[in-house]
Amino acid sequence: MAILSVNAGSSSLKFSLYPMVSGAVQSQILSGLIEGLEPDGAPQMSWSYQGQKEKRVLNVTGESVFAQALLSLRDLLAQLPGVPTLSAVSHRVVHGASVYRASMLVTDEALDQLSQFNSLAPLHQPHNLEGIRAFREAFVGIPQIACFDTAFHATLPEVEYRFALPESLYQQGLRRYGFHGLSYQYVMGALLEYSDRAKGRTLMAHLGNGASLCAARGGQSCATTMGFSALEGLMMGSRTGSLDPGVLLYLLEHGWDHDRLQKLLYKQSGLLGMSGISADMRRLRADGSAAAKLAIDAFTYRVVRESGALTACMQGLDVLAFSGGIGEHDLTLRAEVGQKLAYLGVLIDPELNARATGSEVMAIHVAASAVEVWVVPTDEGVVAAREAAQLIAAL
Ligand SMILES: Nc1ncnc2c1ncn2[C@@H]1O[C@H](COP(=O)(O)OP(=O)(O)O)[C@@H](O)[C@H]1O
Ligand SMILES: CC(=O)OP(=O)(O)O
Ligand SMILES: [Mg+2]
Repeated sequence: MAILSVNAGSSSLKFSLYPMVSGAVQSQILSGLIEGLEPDGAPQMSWSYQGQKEKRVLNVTGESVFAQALLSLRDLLAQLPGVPTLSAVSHRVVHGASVYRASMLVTDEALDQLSQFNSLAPLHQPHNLEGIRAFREAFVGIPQIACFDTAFHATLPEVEYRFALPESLYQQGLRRYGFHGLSYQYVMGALLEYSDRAKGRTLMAHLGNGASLCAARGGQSCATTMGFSALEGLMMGSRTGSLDPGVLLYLLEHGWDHDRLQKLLYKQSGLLGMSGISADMRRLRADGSAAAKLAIDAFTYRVVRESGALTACMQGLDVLAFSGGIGEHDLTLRAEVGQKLAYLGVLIDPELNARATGSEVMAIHVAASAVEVWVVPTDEGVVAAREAAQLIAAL
């Protein structure tokens, strides 16, 4: 038997397959990506199975490209030699709000309730749920499990999760939730395995297309930079991060409507908006223009600034960890953040830093560093698979 983990985004779907032996999740044997599902996109599926990489153009068109693409995935699973039978599909779902604090078997009722959180994460939630609906049709009879990005932050203290808003608005659900929980669960687990000090005050940086920081004490989230939606906190690929709400009032007064503001906040800002070039850190590093440099400097600056804030919440720092596409691969960013956190006792070894390429968990601090610094390649898929394994064992 095996568990398929999926992460459905706006135009792509990432998947990975984990065999199970005696109920325990093993290393993944298949990972892949279906992309180009946006209108006018060029749908294709690429995958790596037992070390072999392949790619297939998907001949899917019309309204239901997503559902059709899933049928291609189902065919692929049937065609590849030695693929175990699926016992569950486990989905990353970005928003569980206050209602869903733990992973769960998806029911019709839950799908309805989860869709009420669509506007809290418009870039993610509708696609996550569309993914679940399509999988339920394409993989009939196989349990579909939802794992929430918000769940890891169920331990946030009230002073952290409450906004300075009237109680009645809090009762309506206006509070901070935190995101990237599957990633933080993975990174925290890895750190606890590798380092005794991770039980203390740990700061995790998930720096990918979306980016956030999480402070954990005793392995539990106690502060995080993302709040009510996936907009708060750090600057991101195309999202603003924290922004003076006065800017929104100003734009509203100047005739901007909801859709235009949403597009600005989620899709036209961040590295892309500031540079006018790209949301991708690799392109900005290669570009070398003043605009690209400013965007990178502002991104780095915000990581440093918020790291200070979260360290203050924990009253000190024992372990710092980098993950996500930028955190795992961009050694210049790690070096600069390290230098600027030297006042906290962070001392990164340049050679170890250069050797950490995101393929394995690695410590990159010098022996004399007061703070341990780690690079942890994150794996949201395996966390979702482990959650599903636990749930189906109890069915
Ligand atoms: N070698 C690299 N150097 C710098 N940045 C990188 C590198 N590889 C990936 N990235 C950054 O990571 C981002 C993707 O991060 P990832 O965590 O994979 O994204 P997602 O949020 O889609 O899961 C890219 O947009 C790019 O900015
Ligand atoms: C919550 C979030 O921002 O997710 P991602 O980084 O996948 O966009
Ligand atoms: Mg991500």
